[in-house]
Amino acid sequence: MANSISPTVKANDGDASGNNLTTIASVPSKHGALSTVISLQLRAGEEKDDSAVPEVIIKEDNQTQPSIRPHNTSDEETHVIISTGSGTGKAGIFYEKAVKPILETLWPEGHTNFLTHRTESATTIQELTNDIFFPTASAGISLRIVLLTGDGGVIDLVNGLLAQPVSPTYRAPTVVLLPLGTANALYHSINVENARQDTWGLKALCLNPSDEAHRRPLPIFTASFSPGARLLTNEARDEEVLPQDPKSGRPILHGTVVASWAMHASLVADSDTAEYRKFGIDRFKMAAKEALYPADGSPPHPYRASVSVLHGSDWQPLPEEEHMYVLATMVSNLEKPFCISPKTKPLDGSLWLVHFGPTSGDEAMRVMGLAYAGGKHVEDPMVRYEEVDGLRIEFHEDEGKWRRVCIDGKIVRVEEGGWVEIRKEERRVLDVIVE
Ligand SMILES: Nc1ncnc2c1ncn2[C@@H]1O[C@H](COP(=O)(O)OP(=O)(O)OP(=O)(O)O)[C@@H](O)[C@H]1O
Repeated sequence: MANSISPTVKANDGDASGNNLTTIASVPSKHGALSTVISLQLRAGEEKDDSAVPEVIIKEDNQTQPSIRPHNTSDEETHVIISTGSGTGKAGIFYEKAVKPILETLWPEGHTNFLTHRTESATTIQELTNDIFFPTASAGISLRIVLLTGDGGVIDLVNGLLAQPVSPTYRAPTVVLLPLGTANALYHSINVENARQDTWGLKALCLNPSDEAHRRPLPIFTASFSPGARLLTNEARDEEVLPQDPKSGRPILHGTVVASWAMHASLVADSDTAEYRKFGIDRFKMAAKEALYPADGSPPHPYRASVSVLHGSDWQPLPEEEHMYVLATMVSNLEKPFCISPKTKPLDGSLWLVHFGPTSGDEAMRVMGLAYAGGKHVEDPMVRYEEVDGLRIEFHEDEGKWRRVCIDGKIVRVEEGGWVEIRKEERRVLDVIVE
């Protein structure tokens, strides 16, 4: 009930110097003017630079009617998570320069009760979820979590919330996604239709989380593995046991973005090092080149497995026993310009398979390059693109590096002769605030 009127947005006003100005909200002024207007400004020339953080401009205004009327206190218990290890490490600055002034303007008194957490390790979000978020949501308390992370923050939250049996009083927390990771697939896929006026999720921050019109359930899938599967951590130097499904006892991991094996999983795994991370989003392309053009001049590896897809309750085997690209996704865009599944609509809960068999490095580059042209790869005769209800891979590889599976950026190595099965998850654990 905090905000009673939907915001009106004057997008991309621009000013005399060519700077790009987007108004995201206006609230009743506390200083005698008609309203206080919150805008984002990108300097001229920075619109196409995804790493350029917009400046938040807060101004008194006598011409603009308030678009929202926040209560003095927020009705939700609000937590802000600043993931210091995400992307190129901008979450802290983004919080200070953009998020904090907006929260102070919207809730001049209430914001002092908001709890801010800075990640100190790769397990901080899991610990917060176990210790605070799950018990609070289970008690039926409204919870808003503002995430300054990449996709990894969401997967940690989802896995933590699904780790324990849900109580009848469970109330799905709402999450505000602020894209501070590298690829930010979920954020870009949710906002694919308003990409021209990118607000870094700050418009969603101003919306009322208890207004059903602005919250959507987050679609989730579950990956179940054969017993020897292990999560690779610390640049694959360590391995960890996965959480277990309480019913089947199988290792499981939940995701919201992508489950993949073969070329996609290998390049995500190979590029997840501190050295590669310095290159931001380019790390994926760099690792792809290394995988597709091995130094000894040999062709790219043909990945061996039996792959089946689920339609309704029928598993249908694919005819090929060798593969290059095997990927199931619940989002349209794996990066802002990389449209992996053009038929996926934001948060529609569909799961799509993208598949092709062994080919040369040049052909693989050509086909995946078409994904940067609005998803045209799915029209290529080489590519199998179909909606599925599940995906199962039974691995026939001797070497562990060819048995690496990617679940939303996390890497799981399956044992020799092992398997992975992906299915849509029905439970509603988290809602996303959408603009
Ligand atoms: N202080 C920290 N020390 C160690 N690890 C951290 C710390 N803060 C965050 N991490 C870890 O860094 C990773 C960041 O993942 P996240 O997905 O948020 O960003 P990203 O990988 O850059 O973006 P994307 O997944 O969108 O490409 C997570 O695994 C998280 O647990």
